[in-house]
Amino acid sequence: MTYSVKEIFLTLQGEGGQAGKAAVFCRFSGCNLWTGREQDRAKAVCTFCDTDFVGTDGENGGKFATAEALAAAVEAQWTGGPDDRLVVCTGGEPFLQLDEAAIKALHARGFQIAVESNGTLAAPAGIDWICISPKADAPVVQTSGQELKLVFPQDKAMPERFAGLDFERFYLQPMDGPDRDRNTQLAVAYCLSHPQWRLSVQTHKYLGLP
Ligand SMILES: C[S@@+](CC[C@H](N)C(=O)[O-])C[C@H]1O[C@@H](n2cnc3c(N)ncnc32)[C@H](O)[C@@H]1O
Ligand SMILES: Nc1nc2[nH]cc(C(=O)O)c2c(=O)[nH]1
Ligand code: SF4
Ligand SMILES: [Mg+2]
Repeated sequence: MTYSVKEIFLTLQGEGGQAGKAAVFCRFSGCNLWTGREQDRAKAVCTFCDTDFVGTDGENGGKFATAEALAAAVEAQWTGGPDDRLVVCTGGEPFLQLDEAAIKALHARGFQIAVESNGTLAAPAGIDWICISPKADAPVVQTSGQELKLVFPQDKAMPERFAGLDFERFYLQPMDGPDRDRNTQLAVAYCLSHPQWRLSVQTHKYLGLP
């Protein structure tokens, strides 16, 4: 299959339980909860997205005809050695495109594979680190993984709704936008009184990293 990728870049994972870890980010184009066009945002299922995932025109983006070509483009960004390799597959919605062939090709090049997904599609087998970030108006199909990372606050998606799912860790990530500081304080307060939940700060945004 052909993979449409917005951008591929090396940075530190900024969020969640692997924050601070060097990783190649592979941002797949397209999402099932928003077209990515500003004129469609208000009527989208997911309205608060902080990301441009439209097209293939970003850094090292493009259409990759094979899983091998995609894995080679990911590996080309890695500046470390053969150990501790990590790729974070995100988007857009990575489960629209990430398949067994891509997983096999990335593993063959020594990468541990993490994903950032909205949870509306089932994960293919073989992923090493599944992060699911539910959206209020979208049913969660992928109900297990390493971390559940809820953007907070969302009307109709209170943490209680997800606290019983089969994840190793539970994070609240303050919704970025005009109310980020207030949302951060609300998330801190919730974590203090509900210690199952940890705060996930988007550290890359404070550090000026991509
Ligand atoms: C851009 S999404 C791509 C992956 C997938 N579509 C998803 O939603 O999980 C990557 C991460 O950023 C989070 N995110 C998106 N917009 C955000 C915002 N305005 N504030 C905080 N986190 C946000 C998502 O919830 C998700 O955890
Ligand atoms: N540094 C960095 N960490 C991230 N963690 C999740 C991200 C995403 O957009 O999926 C992201 C991102 O865009 N940049
Ligand atoms: S589901 Fe993820 S990529 Fe899609 S619009 Fe929402 S935050 Fe953005
Ligand atoms: Mg991001």
